[in-house]
Amino acid sequence: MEQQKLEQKAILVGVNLNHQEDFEYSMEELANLAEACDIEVVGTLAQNLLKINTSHYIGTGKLTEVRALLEAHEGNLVIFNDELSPSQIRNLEADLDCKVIDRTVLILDIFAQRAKTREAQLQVEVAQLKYMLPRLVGLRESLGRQSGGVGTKNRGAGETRLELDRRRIEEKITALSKELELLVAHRQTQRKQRKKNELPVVSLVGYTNAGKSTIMNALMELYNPSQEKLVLEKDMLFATLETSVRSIPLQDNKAFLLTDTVGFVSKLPHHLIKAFRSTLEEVAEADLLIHVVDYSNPEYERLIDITNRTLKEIGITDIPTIYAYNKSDLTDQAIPEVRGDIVYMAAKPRIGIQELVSEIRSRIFKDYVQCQMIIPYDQGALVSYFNEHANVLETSYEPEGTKLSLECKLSDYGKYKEYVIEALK
Ligand SMILES: Nc1nc2c(ncn2[C@@H]2O[C@H](COP(=O)(O)OP(=O)(O)OP(=O)(O)O)[C@@H](O)[C@H]2O)c(=O)[nH]1
Ligand SMILES: [Mg+2]
Repeated sequence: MEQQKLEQKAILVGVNLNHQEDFEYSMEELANLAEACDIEVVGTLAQNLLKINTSHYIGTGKLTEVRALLEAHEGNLVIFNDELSPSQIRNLEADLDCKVIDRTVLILDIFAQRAKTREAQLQVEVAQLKYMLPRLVGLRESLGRQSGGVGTKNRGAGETRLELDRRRIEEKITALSKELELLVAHRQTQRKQRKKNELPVVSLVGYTNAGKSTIMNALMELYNPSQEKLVLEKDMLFATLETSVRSIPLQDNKAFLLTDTVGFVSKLPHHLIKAFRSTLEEVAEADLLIHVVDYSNPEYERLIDITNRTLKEIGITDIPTIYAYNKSDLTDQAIPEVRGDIVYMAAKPRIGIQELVSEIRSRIFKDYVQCQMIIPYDQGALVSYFNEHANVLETSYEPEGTKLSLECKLSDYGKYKEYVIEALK
């Protein structure tokens, strides 16, 4: 199997439709995706078009060039930069006499290789089957062509077979989706419970391989080392496919939940985004996003755009955001440095972690107030509550009750206003 994979030699083909300015980068990205699938890229072809060629996606002249490149490099695979229609794949494979896949298949393959949890596996499989379903027609026609039959009888047999395959796949999608729903329901319950704790949620988002998981681990190391719950950080595309939530307890009884999740890439397949909706819901409910950027990548601004576009696509538009310009150790930028919403840092050598946390703090603990309260002695439970959930600066015992100088959530301040004797801030 592995042997077979290593022998894949591919020509990449892209169409720059209406002069998209991020076209060059998307081809580079396609090469990285191919590499992540152990495919050797032996040639690249691009074509500027104002309109896609409906039957073959590219023009006839380009098709000849692809054929020549395949021959020259003994290629056995052609990868298109966009999702192809079933008939385009069929026509291309017939004319090039070679396997043709698109960007979507590549991304789905990588996801399938990386999926470790049952939830991620189910999500990827559902997306793969949904991609396959409309493409079964092509399968039937190529079968028909192979057997050389064009008679009604043959076609009838093909159709029955197609219907059977289709039904089988639809049934499988239904069964897998059901299993997935159960898992998702379980996670939603967990999320609701967490919500009850009213801890603010901070989500790491960003382009794949930017260093999200490394930042998560750096924060765990600093604030929650007792829990051996580090996440996988690795130099590869889509190392993380599942959402992990960790509690980050700070010194003054404040805490937040930190979420690490799947990274983005441009043109993430639609089915995949849909299948991963439940995973991304965690991000949608965050109080603050940390947009992690690989600042050592000369194209980092493009990567920011891609992430923002993907966030928009999944309906996330108005969550306050801090930018973590990570991997700054590989640049000339002095670190650590904070400029507005940007923290220049390097998670791997642990530079700028404190600065990042202090930016997080100033945003998620905005609604904290300092005050003094006197809590009657028959309300002992409330004193314990504040000792656990607020930053108690001083405690003394007065005839009327326990006197606390504390910093607490605005909501708690409102709730227990009757005990407040002095609001400081
Ligand atoms: N030089 C340098 N490398 C870093 C830094 N932060 C992370 N890395 C490396 O970058 C690679 C990717 O890091 P991850 O934390 O796995 O990235 P991610 O954003 O979680 O990636 P995905 O889960 O694949 O989306 C790893 O090899 C890290 O060691 C940094 O500040 N400097
Ligand atoms: Mg990761």
